[in-house]
Amino acid sequence: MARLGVNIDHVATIRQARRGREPDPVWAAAAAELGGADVITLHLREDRRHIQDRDLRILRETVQVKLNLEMAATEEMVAIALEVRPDKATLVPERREEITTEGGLDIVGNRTRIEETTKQLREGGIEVSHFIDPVTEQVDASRATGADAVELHTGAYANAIDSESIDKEFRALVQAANVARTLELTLHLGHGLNYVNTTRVLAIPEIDELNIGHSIVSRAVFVGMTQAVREMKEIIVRG
Ligand SMILES: CC(=O)[C@@H](O)[C@H](O)COP(=O)(O)O
Ligand SMILES: NCC(=O)COP(=O)(O)O
Repeated sequence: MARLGVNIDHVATIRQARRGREPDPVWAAAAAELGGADVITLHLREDRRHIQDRDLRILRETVQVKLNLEMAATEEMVAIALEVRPDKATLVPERREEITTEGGLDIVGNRTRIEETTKQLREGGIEVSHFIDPVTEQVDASRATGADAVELHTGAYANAIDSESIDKEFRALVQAANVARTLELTLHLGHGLNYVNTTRVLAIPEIDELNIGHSIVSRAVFVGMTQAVREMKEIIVRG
């Protein structure tokens, strides 16, 4: 059964709306764990639009499950990761102007930098995942640059409107997952998954982890974080 990584970024988005102290992502992580989160995921962006350095440092001390740091492949973020030592690091692309992560990391076009970053993190005892589009060439390049895992970007599938497009994007995920499995990469999926579109994704064999954030935080606004996570876990358990 797939593990559930709960991304708490957007708890911090609400806090940053007033640049205040609440809601605290540290509280959110504990509540998510009480609901059954297997991993706590957070994205320390270069522009610090939501998660702050303080959040990461405290969460390293308080999180009882695995801690997954999403980060750009930059010297600044590598230094922070090697100091804080999350259990996992997921290399993601960043563009200041983006509203949210738009596409996967282009491993093929940035092999040297990604390989070096991946090596540095792994030598620091951190498991490395690459957040990539569900494209065979990117999966191959992730394996070739030393990744332990790939996280297939499910945004195109999640944002598809008509059934034909949804089916097309789903097939791309299935194909990329098959390549990842053949290359013995640990398989994660994430971005835009919610309480409606997750069930179909679970039909993909041997998914190790789903990373879900915005939808869980959105539901938590109404039912609380523990209950929102519990409801997503129930979906995963039902399969
Ligand atoms: C990589 C990914 O899809 C998300 O986990 C990422 O965190 C999105 O960035 P925002 O959280 O800033 O939307
Ligand atoms: N890497 C995907 C993630 O952590 C959560 O993405 P989203 O559910 O907030 O879109």
